[in-house]
Amino acid sequence: MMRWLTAGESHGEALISVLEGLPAGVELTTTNIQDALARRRLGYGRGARMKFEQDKVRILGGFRHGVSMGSPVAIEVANTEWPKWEQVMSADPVDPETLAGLARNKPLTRPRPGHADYTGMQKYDFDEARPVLERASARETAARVALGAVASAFLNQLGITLVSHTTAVGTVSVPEDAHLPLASDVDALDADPLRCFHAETSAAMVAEVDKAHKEGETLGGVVEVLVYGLPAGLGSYVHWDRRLDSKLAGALMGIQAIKGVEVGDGFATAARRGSAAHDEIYRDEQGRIRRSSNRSGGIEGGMSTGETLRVRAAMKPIATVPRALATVDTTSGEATTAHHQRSDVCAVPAAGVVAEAMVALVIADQLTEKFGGDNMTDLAANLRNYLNRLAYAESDMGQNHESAPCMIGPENV
Ligand SMILES: Cc1cc2nc3c(=O)[nH]c(=O)nc-3n(C[C@H](O)[C@H](O)[C@H](O)COP(=O)(O)O)c2cc1C
Ligand SMILES: C=C(O[C@@H]1CC(C(=O)O)=C[C@@H](OP(=O)(O)O)[C@H]1O)C(=O)O
Repeated sequence: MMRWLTAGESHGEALISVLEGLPAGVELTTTNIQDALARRRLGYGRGARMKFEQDKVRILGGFRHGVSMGSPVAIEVANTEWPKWEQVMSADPVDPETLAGLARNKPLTRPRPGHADYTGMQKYDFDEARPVLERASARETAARVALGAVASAFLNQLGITLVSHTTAVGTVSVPEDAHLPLASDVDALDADPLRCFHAETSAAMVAEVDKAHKEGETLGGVVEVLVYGLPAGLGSYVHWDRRLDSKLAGALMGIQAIKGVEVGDGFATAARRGSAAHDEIYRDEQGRIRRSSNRSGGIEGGMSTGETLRVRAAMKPIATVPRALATVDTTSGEATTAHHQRSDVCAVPAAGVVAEAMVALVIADQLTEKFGGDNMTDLAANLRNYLNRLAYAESDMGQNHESAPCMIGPENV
């Protein structure tokens, strides 16, 4: 079982991520995490902060000489903007006169619609939105992507690969029959302005972002995460909270601004007739049991089927709209417009990278639950044994054997 937590504020000194339950024997370096964070900063439509800020990574625990030790992993992602915010965000008290003279410390009393600002002020008893937005900000997703890089390294070692891509920005979406990217297409995707795998659509998305920017607007969209090489049987049908689809939906909905999740064909399935909604089962020439389509997105009965896992997340448009939305000044009670300094026009490509990280964490957790979480040697052997049993059962079908033998026993290790 894996658990993960993050801490830190958007303009604080650093974000901290902790991952518990990573087996010993996972190979990873600081550069791997740094590369994953660089991917999150990509994407056409991101704001000024992405250009001047860097993510500075330090692995503080859990790894020795590039290999995990089975102990909790701790990662620091430093905010390079910190010097500008040191007094405004200081954990210790700061001289009130100094604070009063800082423009950056001006109380934020014009809460932004679509953000946590106002409800957060009510809930935590603040008279301005700064303490709310500092943690509600999607800056925190950097800490999750750092953890996702660790989970991905673990999965890659077991032959499981992930890729994410943008399928819609505003009203522009990739055609239904467009090819899905493979994990090996990741460099091409990262080189695309919108991390879209369909060149023509990507160009239309760029135009859509430019148009929105010119009109003082913002955009949302849809991202898709694909996982290749998953074994069948992760998750379970026995309880609601053990279902793989429920875990993935929770993890994806937990990303700031995500308002909908689809597994496989998702909402489109609801409009189909039963005969066109499911994936028929057949036996291929090698005697393996397969599905003739993958409308389910590789999950049936809350369990992975062994086909490609496919999940989507819908992101709402960025809430800090330059053409500022109506709000109320919470000091005067007067009608006004929401505060706005800078913001992304569209952060959909970044949300794809974050979604990929969340899916990697959920899959990694489920693998350790099913195959053991102490070390990679045992886990890989358990996985191999399980896959051998499934393969043997399929090859043995129709041969009148009652059950498949254990393939890794004392006699054949
Ligand atoms: C990668 C990423 C970047 C974001 N950048 C911004 C931004 O620059 N400005 C903004 O207003 N919202 C941005 N958001 C969205 C807000 O964080 C989000 O709308 C806000 O937390 C409220 O959404 P919620 O109601 O889903 O929590 C971003 C979200 C993500 C995932
Ligand atoms: C800093 C990041 O994203 C931030 C997410 C965000 C928000 O409201 O969610 C608002 C913006 O921050 P600021 O208000 O300081 O300009 C984004 O830049 C990041 O992704 O690293």
